[in-house]
Amino acid sequence: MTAFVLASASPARLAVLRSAGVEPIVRVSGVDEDALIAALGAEASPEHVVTELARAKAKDVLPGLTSEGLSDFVVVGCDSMLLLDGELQGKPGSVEVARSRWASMAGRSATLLTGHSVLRVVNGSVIGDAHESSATVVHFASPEDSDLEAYLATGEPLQVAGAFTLDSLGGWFVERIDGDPSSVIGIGLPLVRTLLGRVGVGIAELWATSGRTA
Ligand SMILES: Nc1nc2c(ncn2[C@H]2C[C@H](O)[C@@H](COP(=O)(O)OP(=O)(O)OP(=O)(O)O)O2)c(=O)[nH]1
Repeated sequence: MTAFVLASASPARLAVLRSAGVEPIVRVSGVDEDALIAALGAEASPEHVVTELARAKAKDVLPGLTSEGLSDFVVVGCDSMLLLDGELQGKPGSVEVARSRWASMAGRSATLLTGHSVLRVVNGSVIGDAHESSATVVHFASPEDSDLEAYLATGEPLQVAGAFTLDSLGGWFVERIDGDPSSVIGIGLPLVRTLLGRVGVGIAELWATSGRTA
């Protein structure tokens, strides 16, 4: 049976996978995202940046897994950033930055890009890999100042790419999206299904390994 390893500290990605019938093994990568972005250079396309970050995360957790004796598994790494006015934005990290992000995006649209990297490992060797990014256009509402300040005060927008969530408090301020909702949250299920297929893994077998009955 093929095991599913999520190379991410993201509780959102874990929740999406669990809701979709997969109980992953979680391993957190130690990738220096800022250093990798700098190394890719200013010419790198936004899609290439998030995909390379995802690939680096998946690759980073490999050595530990093979030493754990796993014989047949897939590793999935992801990276999400918001593309607004041609600039890729990660997590704001502070109320001030999150407030300025909302000043730019309220009432407008932006694209949430999520890079995905899938590695198939059998008996310690990578026998297949597939990488691709997904793009979802997010149409933002214009929150009332009091609501926005209350949202900022919760701390939620500080720790997520683009300073918003679709599936939590931020959902009150998203009018609609064009594209895959799971990709906005952090891991695009239809794209991961396609990438798993490219490395010879069917998604239903992963439900089986997770012991899902209902
Ligand atoms: N719940 C939720 N989380 C979101 C949403 N949009 C973005 N995020 C989260 C998912 C990720 O945890 C985070 C994006 O940051 P990264 O892609 O760098 O992942 P993160 O640093 O969290 O973990 P990782 O680098 O994968 O170990 O923002 C959303 O709509 N809902």
